[in-house]
Amino acid sequence: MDYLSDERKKSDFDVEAMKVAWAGSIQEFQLSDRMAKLVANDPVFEKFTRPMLGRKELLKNTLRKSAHAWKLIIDLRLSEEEAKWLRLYVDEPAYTDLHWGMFIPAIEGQGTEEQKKKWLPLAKKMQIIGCYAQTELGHGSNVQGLETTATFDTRTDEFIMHSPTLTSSKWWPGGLGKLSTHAVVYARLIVGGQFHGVHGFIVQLRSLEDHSPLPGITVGDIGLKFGNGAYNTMDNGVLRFDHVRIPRNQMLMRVSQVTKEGKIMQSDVPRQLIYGTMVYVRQTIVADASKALSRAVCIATRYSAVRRQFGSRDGGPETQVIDYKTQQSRLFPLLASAYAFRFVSEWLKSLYLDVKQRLEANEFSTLPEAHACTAGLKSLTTTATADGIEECRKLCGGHGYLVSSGLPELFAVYIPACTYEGDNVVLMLQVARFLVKTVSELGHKKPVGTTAYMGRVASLMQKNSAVQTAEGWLNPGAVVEAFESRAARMAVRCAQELAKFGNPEEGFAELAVDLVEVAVSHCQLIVVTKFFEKLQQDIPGKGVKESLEVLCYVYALFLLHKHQGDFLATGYLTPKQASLANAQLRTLYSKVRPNAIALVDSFSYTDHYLGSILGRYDGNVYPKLYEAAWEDPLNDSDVIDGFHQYVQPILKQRLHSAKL
Ligand SMILES: CCCCCCCCCCCCCCCCCCCC(=O)SCCNC(=O)CCNC(=O)[C@H](O)C(C)(C)COP(=O)(O)OP(=O)(O)OC[C@H]1O[C@@H](n2cnc3c(N)ncnc32)[C@H](O)[C@@H]1OP(=O)(O)O
Ligand SMILES: Cc1cc2nc3c(=O)[nH]c(=O)nc-3n(C[C@H](O)[C@H](O)[C@H](O)COP(=O)(O)OP(=O)(O)OC[C@H]3O[C@@H](n4cnc5c(N)ncnc54)[C@H](O)[C@@H]3O)c2cc1C
Repeated sequence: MDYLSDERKKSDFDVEAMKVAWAGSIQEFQLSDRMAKLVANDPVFEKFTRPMLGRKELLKNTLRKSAHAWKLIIDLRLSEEEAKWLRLYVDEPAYTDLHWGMFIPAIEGQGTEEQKKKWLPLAKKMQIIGCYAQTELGHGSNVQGLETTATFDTRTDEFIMHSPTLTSSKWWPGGLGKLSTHAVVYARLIVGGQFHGVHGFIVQLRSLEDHSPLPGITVGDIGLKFGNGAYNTMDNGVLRFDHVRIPRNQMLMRVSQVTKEGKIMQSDVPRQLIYGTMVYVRQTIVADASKALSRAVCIATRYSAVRRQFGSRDGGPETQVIDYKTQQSRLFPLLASAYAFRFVSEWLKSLYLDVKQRLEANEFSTLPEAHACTAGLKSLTTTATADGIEECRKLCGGHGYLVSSGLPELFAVYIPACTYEGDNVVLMLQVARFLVKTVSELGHKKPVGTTAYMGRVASLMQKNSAVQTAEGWLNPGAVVEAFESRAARMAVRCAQELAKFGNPEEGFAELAVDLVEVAVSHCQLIVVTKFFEKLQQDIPGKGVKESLEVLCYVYALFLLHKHQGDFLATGYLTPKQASLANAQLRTLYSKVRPNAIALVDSFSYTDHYLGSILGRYDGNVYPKLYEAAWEDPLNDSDVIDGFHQYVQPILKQRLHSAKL
């Protein structure tokens, strides 16, 4: 029985076509769909018992799933794209993520041709397992502050890897704790007693025979992390070197080379390329944000249509909680954000692929913008997603707190995304630096790409919003101009404040809070713009484009409402115009309402991937919640272990004293 069938009948767009729009193309949809079903129908990938497992069982279970996934990849000859979808739907962080997601890309991006030829075939056949060992106990954000040393010894043509202090211990790398045989280790290069910056080195950590740590290496897991199950399927590790020697050719030498004689040769490649793997991963994290948020929103939307509270008339049914305006005002902006993040990630991927191609041809001019966009959008989307998952939990009331809702585990596994691959505030400060530089160069350099609007700063500073009615906000030009003006005015105002400081670094530190707000406003502008640009494309299917248009306005006007202080303070909007935007937002929520279930069905998630009783496709929530409670191990017996030992004596004592 489909308890949501009436809801599904209300929608006015073609869901199958929306699934394609969400996936990006029919090919991508079919590929994703095939992998989702493959995983959902395979008992090895069962995940409901995960939160009940102890750490050792949990990790072993992950190893079993990873081995099974690898077997499927080989046996079914899956392409790299198919393998990525498979990994997504298996839905369990594993050491293989860092091997494929960071170790291999680090060698691809920073290795010489010779190094790639030697290491990539071994890694791609998984004959070695690698991780990305950058962060230390004492430093994560400040990469230049890393303390591990790689000292060149001209006599033996080797580097000596060493951990000189406790705080230099590598700390956090995923896959390092128990599984990696190798790592790309980031360390201070020392040649002839001089420090030459931080570089990557391929270091073997464990024996390929018996997996024991090699001499001079101390390695282990850093311990249990937030939440049951969740990220504890990953062996984040600690690593120390005691004068471990590696051959000279294991330094990744695309950026700088060290010769046999101990000379440092700089290539034309900028030093920042050493950070290139992070640019790649940040881009993938933006795509993952839309997946995590859409998953939470799918659960909260379906449950909000099933759940009823208050409002019964003459004994009739109570009101579905999705019909409360307050519920809509919390849920629908998240639904719109999931779509917005999906489309901005699509754009970011194309920007990244373009930069990658240029880098391969030694053309580096677009790297700063790629860095600013990946850093800023990673920060913006992961913050909104982490907050959004928690909001979805609250939108599901008490039942959202049950593990069987799927939301606690999703939250626990997701929140480190705000920290890993760059703390979100630190990353926004990078965007701010980029914007301040752009503003300072306006007189002699035409801004391009996502900062092109800064080239129109004079007019953006003068012109105020012309919107006169609520309908007036349904105009891409009016909305984009509002976001451009806000970002440009905030940037210019900050630049003026910065100019008052004699020392720019001192000014940057003092104004950091305002600078982060500027960076956020710039990143929101990118997301809004890319959503409107997506709508310019041919999007087939009855009502699909129209529904996306509604979501685009919901996303933009929700932000405008939330940050109306900025829009008003910069003088671009009047209070009346801000309140017209809010009135329009209410109308838009009414347009989303009949399509809400169809819009989350369009994510095409299987019940296996959602992992949620509240989010079941058929809406059969209460019987399944009731059934699941009886499956809890506590309900194996009526009288629990420990009762006779610890509780009964107390009860007896009370009975005894009652008699007295
Ligand atoms: C068969 C197939 C199977 C397929 C399976 C597929 C599986 C794939 C799975 C993929 C999923 C991957 C899952 C990942 C899970 C997450 C794991 C998390 C891993 C980590 O966390 S790794 C560690 C990350 N660490 C950080 O992010 C540290 C943050 N800090 C920094 O980035 C920098 O240090 C900082 C803060 C940016 C720099 O500070 P500062 O010291 O001021 O800077 P510098 O002096 O060093 O440089 C300034 C200069 O450089 C520019 N810059 C900075 N960063 C970059 C960059 N990344 N790119 C380009 N340029 C950069 C900066 O703008 C400055 O430029 P100027 O022109 O102003 O000088
Ligand atoms: C689950 C998980 C997996 C990880 N996997 C890996 C991995 O595989 N490989 C790896 O190398 N690392 C990994 N990391 C480490 C991760 O990259 C770092 O934790 C991250 O970069 C943040 O650095 P930090 O811990 O030094 O934070 P800190 O920089 O110490 O942050 C602490 C606080 O200080 C603030 N702060 C720091 N600097 C500034 C500044 N300049 N201005 C203003 N505020 C500032 C931050 O905003 C934050 O509030 C992982 C971390 C986690 C949680």
